[in-house]
Amino acid sequence: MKTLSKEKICKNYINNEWVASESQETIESFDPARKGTIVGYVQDSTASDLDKAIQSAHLAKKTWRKIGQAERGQFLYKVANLLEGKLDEIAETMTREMGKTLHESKGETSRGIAILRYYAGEGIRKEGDVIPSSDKDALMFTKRAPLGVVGVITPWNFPAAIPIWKIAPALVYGNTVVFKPATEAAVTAAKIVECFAEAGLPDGVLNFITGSGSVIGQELIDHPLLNAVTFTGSEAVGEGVAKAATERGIKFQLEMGGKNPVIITKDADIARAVEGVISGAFRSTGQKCTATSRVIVESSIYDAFVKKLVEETEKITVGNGLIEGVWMGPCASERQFNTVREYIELGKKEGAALITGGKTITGEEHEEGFYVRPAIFGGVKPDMKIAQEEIFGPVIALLRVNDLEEAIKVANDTRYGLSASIYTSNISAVLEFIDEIDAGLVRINAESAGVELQAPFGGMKASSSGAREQGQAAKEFYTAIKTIFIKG
Ligand SMILES: NC(=O)C1=CN([C@@H]2O[C@H](COP(=O)(O)OP(=O)(O)OC[C@H]3O[C@@H](n4cnc5c(N)ncnc54)[C@H](OP(=O)(O)O)[C@@H]3O)[C@@H](O)[C@H]2O)C=CC1
Ligand SMILES: O=C(O)CCC(=O)C(=O)O
Repeated sequence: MKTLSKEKICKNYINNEWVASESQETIESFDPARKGTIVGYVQDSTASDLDKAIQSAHLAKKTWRKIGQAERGQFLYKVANLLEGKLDEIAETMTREMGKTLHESKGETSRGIAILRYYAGEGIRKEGDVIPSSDKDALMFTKRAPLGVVGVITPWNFPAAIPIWKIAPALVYGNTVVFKPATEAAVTAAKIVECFAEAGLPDGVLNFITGSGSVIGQELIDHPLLNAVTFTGSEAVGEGVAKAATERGIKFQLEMGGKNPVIITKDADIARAVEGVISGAFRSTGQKCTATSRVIVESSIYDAFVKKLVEETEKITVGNGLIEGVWMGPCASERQFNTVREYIELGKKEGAALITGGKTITGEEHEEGFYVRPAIFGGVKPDMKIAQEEIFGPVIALLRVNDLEEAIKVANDTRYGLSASIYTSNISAVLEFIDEIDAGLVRINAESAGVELQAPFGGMKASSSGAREQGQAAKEFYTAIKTIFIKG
């Protein structure tokens, strides 16, 4: 039976109007904690809706560019204030739509506000440099120019932070945007777009369109009026985005998977390492591209570390993220839930030992949700699939090694390179790790997840296209440099 609770029909936002899709069809968004409950409906858009969104962003390009960076920054301050006023409502919607705990949702929404204020501040920061010319009578300088219409395609795991860390810099540097959120978190995304709409952006500057990724997302990346695309999500879709963008010669940015390692050396503070591993692996139900998924432990402390890790993991409370005291919410969807369960079965078949967790939770309040106990596999070999493939769920693979050299070799033995961490008290180990690890985020005595909005974010190898997001790095992606030479 489907229960409709606090349902909302979200429309597309095109050329500053909330409009229904031409299809007259909507898609339901379900609560993963209570699978019969619909959180809201979003538009099942068509290629023609998408075309209108892009045309409107295209028409708005010149006006928005000419408004100037300082005024564009002022709009973002307004959006930040509006979002702050709706923090509780948006956080609750996020928890109901994709399952992370209310505490996590509030933290993420607050982060969105801070990101908006950071990029609002860019409004009055420099947009170029003066460079001495070899001609003493000339003035030479650089000026940043926007790219034009940017397509923003986002996943469901950070429904506020990821859209905002893409849209805010795109806008402040003078681009117009067509935003296509993940269908599984599109009701939350609509609420974020409402804040941009209420801030009074000029017509067509930000357009929001929902619908199937394979239809709307694909049309977006293939549209001839698109000037750049930024994407976070799976590797399979990311490859398609890169291919389409390369064929048309437009700029693209991809953030994809991770299989993030944490190394624990023999002199590490075990209690601290356990705390960091649990938070990195199981917060957000392990559904972060920066989540800890491989823990590589030096042999001499392996048993002591695992004992403490298992003890602490077994204390984790799993349930509906709206309930106070629940530490870990459900998997975000039935599809994620099934993927996690399949990997747990695969791990057992591959010969790893399931030390704790991995079981579906049933009974009473858990009956209706996609709940699984956080799982730890011991005896994992580097070439097993559970040590190589991104699971995107609350599953740790433990690998035992003899020394730091072997630990780094095992850590690098994956196609991914997003985040990596080491717990150690040995400064030489720290220096060695910084130099030798293949990862975009290198963390010492800190969990693998933990992204700061003012610093570059992105990975190596198959994790990313290389163009970093956030902080000042965003400017590199969302602008092109003009070198100007003036002679009187
Ligand atoms: N790096 C990360 O942060 C993330 C990684 N993942 C990984 O990906 C796996 C699958 O998750 P999933 O949500 O399916 O990720 P996807 O890559 O399918 O979805 C990400 C975004 O891309 C859209 N999309 C889907 N197909 C296309 C297409 N052909 N062209 C353009 N856009 C498209 C989706 O729309 P729609 O939602 O409508 O399908 C969504 O907005 C996870 O299990 C995880 O391993 C997932 C999310 C985030
Ligand atoms: O760890 C974070 O805060 C962000 C991670 C991320 O970008 C992702 O999971 O997609």
